[in-house]
Amino acid sequence: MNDSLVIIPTYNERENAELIIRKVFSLPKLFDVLIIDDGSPDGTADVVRSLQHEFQGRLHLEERRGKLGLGTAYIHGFRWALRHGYGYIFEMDADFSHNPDDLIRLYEACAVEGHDMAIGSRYITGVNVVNWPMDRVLMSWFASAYVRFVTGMPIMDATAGFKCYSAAVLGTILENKIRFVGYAFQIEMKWLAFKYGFRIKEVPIIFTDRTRGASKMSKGIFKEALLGVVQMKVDSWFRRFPRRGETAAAAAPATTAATPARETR
Ligand SMILES: Nc1nc2c(ncn2[C@@H]2O[C@H](COP(=O)(O)OP(=O)(O)O[C@H]3O[C@H](CO)[C@@H](O)[C@H](O)[C@@H]3O)[C@@H](O)[C@H]2O)c(=O)[nH]1
Repeated sequence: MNDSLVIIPTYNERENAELIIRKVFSLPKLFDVLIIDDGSPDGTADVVRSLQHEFQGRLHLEERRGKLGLGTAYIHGFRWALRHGYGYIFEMDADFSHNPDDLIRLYEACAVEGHDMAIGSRYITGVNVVNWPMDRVLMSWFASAYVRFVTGMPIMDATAGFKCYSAAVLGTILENKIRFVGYAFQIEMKWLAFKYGFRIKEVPIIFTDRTRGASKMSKGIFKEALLGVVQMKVDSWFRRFPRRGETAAAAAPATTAATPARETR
């Protein structure tokens, strides 16, 4: 077993599954892989199963009965990772919009530089998105600006889905009930890490739209985020977050003071 686990949620990713798995296993650093498949009708899980013998002990598959949402898929994967003792846990899409080579940069930001969470960020150095339609780029960029405005959290890519967490961050965050089931869960995870005072780094990446399969983005996902972010902020007024390294009993009152965007701690 390696110290690092890459969690890849899949829904109808048959065309990408084998390619992305082989790519991760070809990297110079060793990563294990956990696929969380939501009963993909295209048989994605069959593809993964057919590779498990070749990558015995390194390629894991968790299957759920239906499409239950990106957020809950990751939560399922995080709990699995913590039970199995991984030190660094990654989120990555199956479709190569996140370049697997960047896993190593995210790992180094945490394991070498000592950050608690590293975010593969499209907006920390301009707008680094390739081949997305303009309306999708604008929606994504304004979504991050909206989150910064409502919450005061100084993160340029609030909806980013390419991340490395230390096990300590996940252990702490998952003591909370995660409210979002869709992509907005990405915002909530960063928000909680920020409120607990974990050290967050945005690592610049280039996000390239998929060439195989289709996005699962929907209006429902958008709506969940729109009001949910306000609710998330309001809820935080009524609770106290222990700071990183403190026990709940010794906790000082929470602060929302903004810190520089590149490294929030
Ligand atoms: N298990 C599971 N996987 C899912 C589900 N919905 C989506 N996925 C998987 O989650 C990954 C991302 O889904 P896409 O549909 O490819 O996302 P996108 O539109 O390219 O969205 C990207 O941008 C979002 C907004 O910035 C990001 O929040 C998101 O993570 C992603 O990077 C893919 O591997 C996809 O198969 C689900 O309900 N269940």
